[in-house]
Amino acid sequence: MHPFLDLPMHVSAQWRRAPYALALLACAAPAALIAQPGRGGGGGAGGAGAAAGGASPSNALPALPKGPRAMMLRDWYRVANLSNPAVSPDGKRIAVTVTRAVEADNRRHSEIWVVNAAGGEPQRWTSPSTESSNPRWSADGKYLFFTSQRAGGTGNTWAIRLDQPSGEAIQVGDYPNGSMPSDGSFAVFTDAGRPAPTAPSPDPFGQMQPMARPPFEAITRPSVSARFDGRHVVDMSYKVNGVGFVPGRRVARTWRPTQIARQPIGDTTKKVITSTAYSHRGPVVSPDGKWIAFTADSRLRPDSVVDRERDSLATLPYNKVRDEAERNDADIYIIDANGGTPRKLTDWMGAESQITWSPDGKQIAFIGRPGRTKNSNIYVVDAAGGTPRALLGNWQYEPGNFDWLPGGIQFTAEIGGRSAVLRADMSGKSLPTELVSGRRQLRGASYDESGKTLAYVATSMNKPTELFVASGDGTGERQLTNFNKDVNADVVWSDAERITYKSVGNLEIEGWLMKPYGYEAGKKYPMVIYIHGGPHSSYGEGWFDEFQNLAAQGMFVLFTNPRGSSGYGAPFTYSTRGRWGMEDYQDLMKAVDIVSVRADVDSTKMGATGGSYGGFMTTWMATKTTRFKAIETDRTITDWTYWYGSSDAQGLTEFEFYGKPWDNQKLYDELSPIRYVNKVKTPMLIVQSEEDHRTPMGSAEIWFMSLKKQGVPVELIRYPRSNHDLSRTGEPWLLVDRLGRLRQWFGYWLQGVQPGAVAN
Ligand SMILES: CSCC[C@H](NC(C)=O)C(=O)N[C@@H](C)C(=O)N[C@@H](CO)C(=O)O
Repeated sequence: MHPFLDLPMHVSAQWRRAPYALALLACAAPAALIAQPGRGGGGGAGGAGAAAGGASPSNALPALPKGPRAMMLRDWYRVANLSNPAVSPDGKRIAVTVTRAVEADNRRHSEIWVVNAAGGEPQRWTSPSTESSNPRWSADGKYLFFTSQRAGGTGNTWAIRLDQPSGEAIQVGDYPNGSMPSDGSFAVFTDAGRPAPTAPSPDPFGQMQPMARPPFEAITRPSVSARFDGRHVVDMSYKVNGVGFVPGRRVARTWRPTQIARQPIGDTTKKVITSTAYSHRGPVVSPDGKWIAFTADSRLRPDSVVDRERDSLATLPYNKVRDEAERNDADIYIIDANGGTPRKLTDWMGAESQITWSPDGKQIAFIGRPGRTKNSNIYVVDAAGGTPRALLGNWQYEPGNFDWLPGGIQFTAEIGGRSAVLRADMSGKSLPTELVSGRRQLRGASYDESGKTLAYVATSMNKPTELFVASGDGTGERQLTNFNKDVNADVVWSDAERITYKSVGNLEIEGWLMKPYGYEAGKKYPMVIYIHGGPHSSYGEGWFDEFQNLAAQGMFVLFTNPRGSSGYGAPFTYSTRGRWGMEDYQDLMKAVDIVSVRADVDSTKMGATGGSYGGFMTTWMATKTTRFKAIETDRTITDWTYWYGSSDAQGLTEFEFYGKPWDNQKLYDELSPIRYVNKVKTPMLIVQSEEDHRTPMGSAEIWFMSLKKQGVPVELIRYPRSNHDLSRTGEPWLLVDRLGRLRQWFGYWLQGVQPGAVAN
């Protein structure tokens, strides 16, 4: 998992950026309406046109013209995003989260909708007056659980009762969330244990705001506590992108290793079955309910020992032998489902996740990554122990989530810029077979209990997300929803042509060229290249607001996955270590070379844009070439030493640049665009969020000042109340404003559109 974003590292840049895909802006609306199927106004007909909460975009601004026409900025508010599909155990119904923007309120809104797998109108199951997401059915079919912060409960798990007339959503104490045996009689889960009792002591700083209080072992104190409202920092992790500033510890460090707990279904009594100094992770119970498999430290050392070792290693200078050696931090263990001494399943070098029992309970499968820069694979091992065998052989790609169905193992995977549902060859002798594929991206494959019904959310270049259903083997696919019907009818979304080309070292690179809206053969159009961040993420075959935005402005949009991108196997992903801005830059420029000689591309009117690592790359490009007539750099990085000291993503450059700045200062300097800023001639728009703790403001500020002092046209847009994810989860009005700035900047420099003349 991504250490900061709670997302797999390989998640594509587009899905990270899709307007509603990640965190939701909290909506504080009271839970006034009873959540019942089909109730709550709006909706119907696939929900198209259902403005959440009764608000309408027309409250604030004139109505949008009917289409077919190019995307206008305010069309962004009309696009629904579907996520987290869940098939009911009997395969009859599918629940899905539907998220929309509420333009008038400058917020997003999420609801659970349910549709019959056989087809028909989707129905809204949760209240439009409160936020609900992430539906999951109970194994016995009695409840539909979902996540909600609604008032009047504890925790954020709520349920709709299905086996008797339902009313408002309720909280259920006797149906714990966890791994269950086949008979569904109990659930196992991790328990964080109780905090150690602390003796109440008078706190002289109790009245201060948390960040201002002196942390544990701080040497300095406020002279008058009522007069200091700053931030007192002692610990390294004092700020986190998307969270903000984090107060330091006020007491000595303690450890609460996670234990395994079990609870009968229909009972509220929880029994903690372990009591160890080490943590148990991801416990899963065997189908017969007799055993629990989990991961833990490979030597079952106390958490305190593991943490102290990691912390002291982190203070040491880079050492090739130590830091490049393969590690075995965790292993899989099996324990009696009533507790006892765990048995190590296998001494397997690397990291294990997604432990899954075979339906007959005789084997265990897991995703294993043998080393940080090695491909992950699906491994199977006898529950009695032995050597795990890989199912995917030397397959180039890496598995995402998998399910062990009655018929075998099926999984999702990124295959370059597209994604697919595949079946593994259980003998491991043949490569996996694609069951659901095509030029598109699929998310959230969900099966019924029998494995005969499969649902997923899919999108392609010119089609926003909708819900699909198929047989378990991928045949007989049907689209079940049409939430985007109205916006799709008005807006002509642009499609993109897929290209592949050979770059440095004969490496094949995948890319796409999106046509401008209103394209006419025989004419020439400007072109803008988009560069994704990470660098270990990717662009792909899905609808993306940013590309549509510039294509609607009448430009070609070029986007590629240079080496360093995810989705092409770990060797491709990590081939840029220590070489950022070298071959990856050439991969990007090669695509520009290829496209710029097309008769329909105006090679004198080309631009570039990108965010984060893509922001670094755009400033790097500005120091290397004058081919681009305008550049936009977003949440940028211009100085790696500054970035290292100011970002919450500690560890990225320590790994990628082989150590800390003082271990490898030459590399940090040589790869920093600021060292060459005197070469920049290209007009640049800089977009930066004021609360971005991933790529903080300093990089943008020094770039702005340096260009200003050299007379290079530059504008800096600073967005308030925004973090690193403004372009994907930011406040809707600010997010759309940013899209407008991109249109205007490239419109002015590439199309000669005068300030203020770009349509909204
Ligand atoms: C071990 S820290 C990982 C850092 C992280 N990488 C990824 C794959 O997200 C990251 O935040 N890198 C930024 C410099 C970056 O380029 N972020 C991208 C991708 O999230 C962005 O578009 O913001």
